[in-house]
Amino acid sequence: MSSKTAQELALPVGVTLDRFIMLSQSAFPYATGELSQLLRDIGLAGKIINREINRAGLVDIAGGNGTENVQGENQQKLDIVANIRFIRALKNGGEVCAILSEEDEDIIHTGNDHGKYIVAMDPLDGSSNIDVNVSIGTIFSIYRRVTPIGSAATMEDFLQGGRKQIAAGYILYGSSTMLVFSTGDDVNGFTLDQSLGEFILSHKSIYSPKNGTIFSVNEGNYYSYLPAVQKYLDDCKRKGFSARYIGSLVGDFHRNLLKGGIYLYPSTKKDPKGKLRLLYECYPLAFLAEKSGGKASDGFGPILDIVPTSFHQRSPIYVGSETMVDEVLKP
Ligand SMILES: O=P(O)(O)OC[C@H]1O[C@](O)(COP(=O)(O)O)[C@@H](O)[C@@H]1O
Ligand SMILES: [Mg+2]
Ligand SMILES: [Mg+2]
Repeated sequence: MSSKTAQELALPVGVTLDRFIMLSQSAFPYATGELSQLLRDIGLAGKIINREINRAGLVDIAGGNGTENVQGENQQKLDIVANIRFIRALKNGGEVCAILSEEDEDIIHTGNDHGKYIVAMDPLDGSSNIDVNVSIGTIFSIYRRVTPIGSAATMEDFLQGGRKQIAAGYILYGSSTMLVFSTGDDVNGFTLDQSLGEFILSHKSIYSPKNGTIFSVNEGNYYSYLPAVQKYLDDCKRKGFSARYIGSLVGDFHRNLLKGGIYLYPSTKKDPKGKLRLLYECYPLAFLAEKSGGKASDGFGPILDIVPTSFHQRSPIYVGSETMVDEVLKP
């Protein structure tokens, strides 16, 4: 959308998401407004899911749903609710022709075949934390479709590769609710003012510290990590770094983005290809990491350079402050 950063556009902290989108778009003469509308639709979906999460314990949407998703994971009721709400908001918005979701095996065609965009999403990230009131999130990745407008989207649209993302972001449902995204330039964060029901620019042009002293990893898997990863973790401890891991990728990523740090989900004996999903977890966060001065690797090269082959493929991931990612990759 905009070829200018929030800084260059002199967009003040405190501006609403709507106004931010409008002003950013005005800096790009050829913008036609569809991506702007799509970002608004995502903001709306975020508010709706935020409301559902806040009252989950009061109404019967806490706990397991008794169903499994394509990954063989037990779906939580809120996984389903978030999935339905997000799909509905994108359908009603009219800009998205198709969606790929962690909770559905195949492409969801929205019926908006004239929509220019496709979205890959993790409707509810950090499912193991849903019922225990720990931060959870939603992750999204946006592409321009490559198949003809008016036709049904196909696999080709979703397997374009991470560098073809035109926007990506997440919504963090934590002590406050935040929407953080980039449309290719800088990364900006908006905090939901619950009383106004508005996302307000609170974190402008976020830049990830080059180095950090926080490492986020499931230490419970320590003995099933490769020796090089074990050595890296031992070094972090010898250096007195802080171990911080809440088990919600969005929450761990967000902390490290602001404070400096690294999140690792390496391959394990149980998940030799890694646990996290390339299209709707690794790619979008790698996009944000790179746009904010950080790095994201699968241990062999940049996450964004991985050529995708299937919708729900997994990848090891090392993401965060540049120096820390370089350190873990050192031979
Ligand atoms: O329990 P583990 O193995 O440490 O895995 C935790 C990781 O898995 C996830 O929960 C996977 O995401 P979902 O909750 O969307 O399936 C991440 O948010 C988190 O970082
Ligand atoms: Mg997830
Ligand atoms: Mg999920």
